[in-house]
Amino acid sequence: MPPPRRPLTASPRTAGSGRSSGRSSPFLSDSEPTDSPATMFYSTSSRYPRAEAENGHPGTRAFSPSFSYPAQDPRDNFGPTNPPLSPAGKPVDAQTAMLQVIDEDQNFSPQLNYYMKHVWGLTDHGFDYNLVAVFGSQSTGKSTLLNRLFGTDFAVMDERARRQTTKGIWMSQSRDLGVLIMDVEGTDGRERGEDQEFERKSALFSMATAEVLLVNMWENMVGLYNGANMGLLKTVFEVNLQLFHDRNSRHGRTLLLFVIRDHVSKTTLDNLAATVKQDLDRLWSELSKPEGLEDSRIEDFFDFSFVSLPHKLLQPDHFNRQVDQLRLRFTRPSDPHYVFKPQYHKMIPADGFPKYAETIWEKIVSNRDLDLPTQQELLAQYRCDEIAAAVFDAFLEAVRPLRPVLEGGRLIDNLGEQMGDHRRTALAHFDKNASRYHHEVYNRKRREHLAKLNSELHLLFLAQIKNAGQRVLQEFRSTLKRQLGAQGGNGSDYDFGAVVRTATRAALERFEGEARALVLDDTDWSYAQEAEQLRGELDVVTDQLRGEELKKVQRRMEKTVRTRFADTVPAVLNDPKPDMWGEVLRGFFDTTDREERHLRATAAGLDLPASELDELTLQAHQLAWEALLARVHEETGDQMMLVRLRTCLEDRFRYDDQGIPRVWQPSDDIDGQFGTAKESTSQLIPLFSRIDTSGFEGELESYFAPDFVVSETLELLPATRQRDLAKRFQREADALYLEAKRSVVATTAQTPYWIIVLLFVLGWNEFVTVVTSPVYLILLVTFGTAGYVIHVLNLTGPVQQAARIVAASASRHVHTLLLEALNRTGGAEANAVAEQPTGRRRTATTTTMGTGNSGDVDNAFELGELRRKPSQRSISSGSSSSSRTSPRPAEPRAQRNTASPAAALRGGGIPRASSGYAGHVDQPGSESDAP
Ligand SMILES: Nc1nc2c(ncn2[C@@H]2O[C@H](COP(=O)(O)OP(=O)(O)OP(=O)(O)O)[C@@H](O)[C@H]2O)c(=O)[nH]1
Repeated sequence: MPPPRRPLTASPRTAGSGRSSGRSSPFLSDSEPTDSPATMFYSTSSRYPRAEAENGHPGTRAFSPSFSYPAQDPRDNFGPTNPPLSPAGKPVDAQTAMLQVIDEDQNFSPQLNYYMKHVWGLTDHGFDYNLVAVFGSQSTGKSTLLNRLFGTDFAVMDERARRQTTKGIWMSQSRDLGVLIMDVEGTDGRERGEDQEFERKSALFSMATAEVLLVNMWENMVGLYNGANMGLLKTVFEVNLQLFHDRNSRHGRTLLLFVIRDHVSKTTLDNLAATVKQDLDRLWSELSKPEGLEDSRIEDFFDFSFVSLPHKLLQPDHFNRQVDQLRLRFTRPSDPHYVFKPQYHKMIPADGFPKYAETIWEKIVSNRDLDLPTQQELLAQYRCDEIAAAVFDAFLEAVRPLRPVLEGGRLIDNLGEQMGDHRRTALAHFDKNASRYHHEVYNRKRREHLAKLNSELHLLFLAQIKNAGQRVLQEFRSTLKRQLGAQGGNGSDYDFGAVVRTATRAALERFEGEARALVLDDTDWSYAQEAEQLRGELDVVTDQLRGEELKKVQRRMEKTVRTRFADTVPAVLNDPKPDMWGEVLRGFFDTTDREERHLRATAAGLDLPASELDELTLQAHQLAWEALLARVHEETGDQMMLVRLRTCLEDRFRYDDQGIPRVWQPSDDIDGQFGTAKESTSQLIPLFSRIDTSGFEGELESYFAPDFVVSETLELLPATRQRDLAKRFQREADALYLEAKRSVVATTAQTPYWIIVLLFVLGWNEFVTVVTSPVYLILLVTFGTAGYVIHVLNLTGPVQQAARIVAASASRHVHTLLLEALNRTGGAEANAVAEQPTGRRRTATTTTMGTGNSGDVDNAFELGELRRKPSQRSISSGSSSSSRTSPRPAEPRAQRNTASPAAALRGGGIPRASSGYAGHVDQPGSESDAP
């Protein structure tokens, strides 16, 4: 977890500079910040007008309130080092640029971080930098030595003024060495007087940060308590014990390099060093040590090194050579006196040094316990959090483009690798900068950082596997459809279960392969739940496809059943028998059972559970039954039933038992035959009115689902429809009856018997004459033969027709001749005839129709029309002939209407003549009806 962020309010000390790090430090001082704004810190009352004028060092420049300091951004650590610019943006010499880290008023410079990063370019150096601090009495040539030794440009005292030059602590970088030099304000200065507070604080600060302490002293001060900086050294030892409690600390040692200046006496350096060392031991022994360190030795914390330099003014060349020799101790690691040994390094990474130094100084100023290990740990936490936050921001920026792709439902190729790369990069950056800090803290923060990265990547992981699941599902659906289609597609000739199992296994393997490739190391990411969800969705798709397959099977079965019923049902119903429905039902069961076997065989390949298969079978039964019902209803429609009844009636009335068409003779019992045929035919209506399931009740009951009440589907013809059908059948039957009667009339046009007897009596003489006369006999034989031939060839009708036409034509011709004769013989009579031609013609016609052959011709035409259109004839002749026949009494008709259809049919009996033509039928022997 990143440290809680402090509100971005500038501290009083940095407010004047117009910048703030904006980040809280867990080891920042919890005391009130010192009231020393930067404007005061960088006061224009600098004491270095020369240096400022000559070198333009920022530390010697007046602070510009308008300066905007770039916010400290750890991400800059990843980028190239900026060119060395002063905070004002002017180029500076990185080696000679100085910074007053702590001013004479004990304020810490907020610009240390900027100098480290942008001027000295050390931020990325990690531990690859060194820090040397120089201690000593005021005006003992410290700055002179540093400038000569490291190429720095610290201010040197003006001999004419002879006053303190170095105030506070200044910092610069050695030329070409990557070493930071701290020029500490000299001790024993008259400006501070007895106030040794700053001396102690600067000693603490130097001990907490520097690897090497240069202790500058004149040779002639060796052996003197005050002159040899013994007071200063006593302070150094005390604060060392305060800072480093662990004598065995790997990085708690410090090198004290004594530089004995103006070594002009004969006393050897060794003797001088021994003297100094004795004084130091004595100092150490007199110190009151903290608990646990009572028996500690000075060597447990310090290493000592001594060097002497000649008089700079008296022996300048020798001085310079010795300084050059001394320089090797700082520049040449192979030098036996090389000073920058690892055990002296305070192990503060360069990028964390500004924060560390600032915090240390704040602790010192506020007189609080300065536990360096704790401070280092806190610094590590702060810096690790800061580094992690910066790295995480960069990481988010890198992975941000991935999100819209995934949110759009698309898949990202090699996302696992990409995520791994992003995570590796982020960890590498974190490791590079944070691994230098306190190891435990670093490891802990690394774990936190890793968890945070993983958490962010997990969102991508989830989105990707969700999209992968959807894609796999789509492909599964299309693959399955394609394979099922390729293998048949009619739901019967392939193993659906095998196809589905193969496709399901492939889909799950693909999903798991995709998901597995996404799982990063060191994560507990799981896709089991998503895999399970996908499995469920695959099952849903499978069920859908299975349902479609089942529908195919059902449709096929339905089609087969319908086709079969379309053949069998009409065949049975068109030959109605008492066991007609039994035959239909047997056909139904046979067909359905056969289809059920096929259905079960197909369903076995669909991996259908037994319960679902049973349910499906019942549905199939119901579908088959409904197909049967549809066919039966179609067959029992009104028109079909009328046709069927008429056909049955015709079969029974017009054909005899051998199936030979009847030719009705007058002697035949037409009425009886008709009544019997109609009676038996009318019995069909109740037979067709309901499907008779006798003998099949139990079988039918178990054949369908319990909620399907088959008995409610059996009725075909409700009572009203039966009555209506009976009426319509009655009319059909009447027409048939009348047609039969007409055929009898046509075949019974013969001479009455009394006429034959009369002709025989009156024509006996003629008969004898003919028989006895050869001529007549020949004529008789001739005409007899012709008549026989006409009879044999059944040409009686045409001959009669021709004879009638000839007779009619002759008659009209005779009439015309007679009228012409009359017109010629009587003018008045003719005029009278001319005045009433219509009436006369009507009279003549009426007379002719009543007595002559022309009336027979008209009747013949009328009969022909009646034969062709019996129904039209019956309907059209009804009104016109009602005057000629007795209408049927209304009461019996009404009674027929209220009776049952069968009774109506039975009660209707033989149709009575209701037309003029029917009147002829009732009196076939009357003369007026004779053809
Ligand atoms: N006798 C002698 N004088 C020196 C030597 N080095 C420098 N000086 C002179 O000593 C004076 C003080 O020199 P600084 O370098 O300013 O001494 P300092 O210790 O830095 O002075 P503060 O910073 O004020 O403490 C100058 O006048 C130097 O010329 C030396 O080796 N021997």
